[in-house]
Amino acid sequence: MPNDATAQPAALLQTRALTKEFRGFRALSDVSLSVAEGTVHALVGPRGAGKSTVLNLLTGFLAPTSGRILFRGEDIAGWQPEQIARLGIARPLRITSLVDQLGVVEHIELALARDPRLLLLDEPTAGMGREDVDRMITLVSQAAVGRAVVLVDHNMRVVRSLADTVTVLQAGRVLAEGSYDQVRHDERVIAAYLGQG
Ligand SMILES: Nc1ncnc2c1ncn2[C@@H]1O[C@H](COP(=O)(O)OP(=O)(O)OP(=O)(O)O)[C@@H](O)[C@H]1O
Repeated sequence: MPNDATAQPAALLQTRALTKEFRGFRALSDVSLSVAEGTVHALVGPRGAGKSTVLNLLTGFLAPTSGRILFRGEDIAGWQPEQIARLGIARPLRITSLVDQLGVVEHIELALARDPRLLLLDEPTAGMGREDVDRMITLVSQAAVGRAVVLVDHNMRVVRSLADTVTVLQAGRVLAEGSYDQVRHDERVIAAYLGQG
């Protein structure tokens, strides 16, 4: 197919019908995501929606019950965490140190992978004050350049500032996907959050 100016950037990571059951309980059902290089892809949703389960499947900490995880086109579903880390999928353990003077890349080199291509950030701004949140937003946007970031964060200011794409999960399923402005006006999304009380 010929390239044109409207072509989507290449997907670094895709999941296809990703499903995870815990002793018969379906925590995740048929979740298909596409994360393009150079972008921040946020996963949001009410408590128990399955966000952490997605991250745990992407790192290999959990194995999927079914479905595929394609990283640069290679199916890595069920791979061991060390193999996945060697591919350049990094989930920094101490997110707060991202804010330190070391900077994102050096910190991640210390933690995990020499040349991380995909960063998985699980609530990087949890417990932070406004100034540190602002610094984190800057660092994450810098870190996404030439890589990709999957971000879980309950702070909607962070999601709005950073996310190129937002996927809303509810009860293990994709409820909505689009830009922040698209999903925030989606009636199903509003209802899902209201239902949380
Ligand atoms: N190891 C496990 N064994 C059994 N059930 C689990 C396990 N891990 C997660 N679950 C269940 O799977 C569902 C999704 O959980 P998950 O932690 O992925 O949600 P989440 O969206 O990250 O929630 P939160 O915003 O509260 O962190 C929940 O119902 C949770 O209780």
